Amino acid sequence: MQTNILELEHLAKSFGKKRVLADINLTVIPGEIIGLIGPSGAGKSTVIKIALGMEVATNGTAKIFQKEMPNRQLLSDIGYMAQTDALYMSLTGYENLHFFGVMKGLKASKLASAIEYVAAVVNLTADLNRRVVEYSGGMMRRLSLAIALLGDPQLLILDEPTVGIDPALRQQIWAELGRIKMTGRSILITTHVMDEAELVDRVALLLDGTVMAFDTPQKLKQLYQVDSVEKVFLKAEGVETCES
Ligand SMILES: Nc1ncnc2c1ncn2[C@@H]1O[C@H](COP(=O)(O)OP(=O)(O)OP(=O)(O)O)[C@@H](O)[C@H]1O
Repeated sequence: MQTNILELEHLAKSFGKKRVLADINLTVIPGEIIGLIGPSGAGKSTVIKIALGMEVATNGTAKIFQKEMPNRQLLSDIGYMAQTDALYMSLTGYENLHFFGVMKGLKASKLASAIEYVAAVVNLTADLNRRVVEYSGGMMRRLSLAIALLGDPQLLILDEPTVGIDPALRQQIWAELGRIKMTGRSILITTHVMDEAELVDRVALLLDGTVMAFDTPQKLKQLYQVDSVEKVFLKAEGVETCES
């Protein structure tokens, strides 16, 4: 039987009277990239925060590595990149990476090479000794991604990691995500970039508080009889597309 790295069952969440999530069911298995897509405000970040134990669900359960969340002990094996950067602005990029590496429990003997590796992936090697306050928005996103990658975690949860990142580097980052997946690690990623949704193993389409479709990009395109995930998304939302 396949082990689930992440498993969400019947998640519901309301903020006051506003119901954001009604019934979310989602699994991530080893060695796959899951793309979570949905319109702005659909609740993608809320799903992620509940999965990580940062928000409390109104109903349902979230398990990571088959243990119910929240569970602080698991956090060192999860790389999380939030939508807003949580960086120390007065420190350099290197110092940020060093701090978070120590927090993640990386051994001193491995930390320098780990920092060197993740900095190269996001193309920040030349800027590591500059203070983050001098970074552009895109550079901050890249530093946040590098922090998430530190320590080679079993599970990566990335909330819009490529916002503000130029196309060439975006390609480089997706190549790295592909390599990470090939080592059996799992990735849950939210994105607004529909080209990226074509690159994942399975797409979860979040709409009206539920995962209304969850399958490979290929199968979803067949099901909706369209030729791109973008059109699947539009059709699911009830927007007319050329094929419909
Ligand atoms: N702490 C909170 N208190 C009240 N409402 C919240 C809170 N967090 C999120 N919401 C609301 O829940 C809804 C879903 O928000 P969420 O950030 O999860 O959506 P999203 O799909 O990630 O959106 P986007 O694609 O724009 O990032 C929104 O209407 C938002 O205003």
